[in-house]
Amino acid sequence: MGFLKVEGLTKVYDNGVVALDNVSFTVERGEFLGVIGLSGSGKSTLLRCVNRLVEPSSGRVILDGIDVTALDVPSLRAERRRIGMVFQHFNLVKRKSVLVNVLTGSLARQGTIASVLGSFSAEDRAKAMQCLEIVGLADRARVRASELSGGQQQRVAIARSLMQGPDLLLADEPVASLDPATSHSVMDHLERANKELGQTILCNLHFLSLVRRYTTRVIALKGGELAFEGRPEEIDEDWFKRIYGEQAREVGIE
Ligand SMILES: Nc1ncnc2c1ncn2[C@@H]1O[C@H](COP(=O)(O)OP(=O)(O)OP(=O)(O)O)[C@@H](O)[C@H]1O
Repeated sequence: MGFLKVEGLTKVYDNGVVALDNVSFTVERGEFLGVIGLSGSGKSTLLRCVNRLVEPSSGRVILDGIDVTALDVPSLRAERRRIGMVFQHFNLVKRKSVLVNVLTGSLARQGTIASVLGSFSAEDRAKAMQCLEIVGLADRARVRASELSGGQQQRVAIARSLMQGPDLLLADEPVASLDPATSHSVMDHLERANKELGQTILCNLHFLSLVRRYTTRVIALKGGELAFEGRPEEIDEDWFKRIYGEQAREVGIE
């Protein structure tokens, strides 16, 4: 049991900041796990340790029985093909077209180096167009990524992740810079990836209303330590204050 097992994960940055302190939790296949906590509580560090964009100082990350923390570089690269990532700042190649950005999701899958459109197969191009249709951006395929709005860019990032077809998707504050309507549209796409494609999702979120609406389970970090683990509806006022502090007030996104 346990598709993703995080065991005693600790990250101490070079400057001495303890960003994660002995964090352990398990995620089952198909869960949509929300990760919450104050700014600086370690949420991004946690997501980045799962695919070793940040190297953990100690502890283990076990994905589907494979100890990710013990892999050498080539094996890690192969394993990362199963792990998608959607970042807060979109992480697109801005001067490339929307379609090419989505196609790079297939590079993660195939491990090939192809930087020009011509080197992608017709099959891949058709699939990339399908992924763009899912996020409602097929008509923008030829436009440069830099010409899209923030919300559209985030949807391109999701299309790229659909193209990759990961087993595990790490979404690091995917709606942090988006308006409420666009936030819901992006979250709806993540929900479909979860429910219809069976992707297991770990998603950092600032708004509890989104956590309640979209996630199946939640963990909270406080000062790098695990402060809560449970269902979204269990986060009552008491828990809210324990996670965010006595002075905190909930602000929503409708
Ligand atoms: N590269 C780094 N070098 C040194 N310290 C870092 C680095 N990255 C993050 N930190 C520190 O580690 C702690 C956790 O940061 P992290 O970005 O994981 O928090 P977060 O919960 O994702 O915050 P936010 O919600 O603001 O994005 C913070 O104190 C931060 O200053």
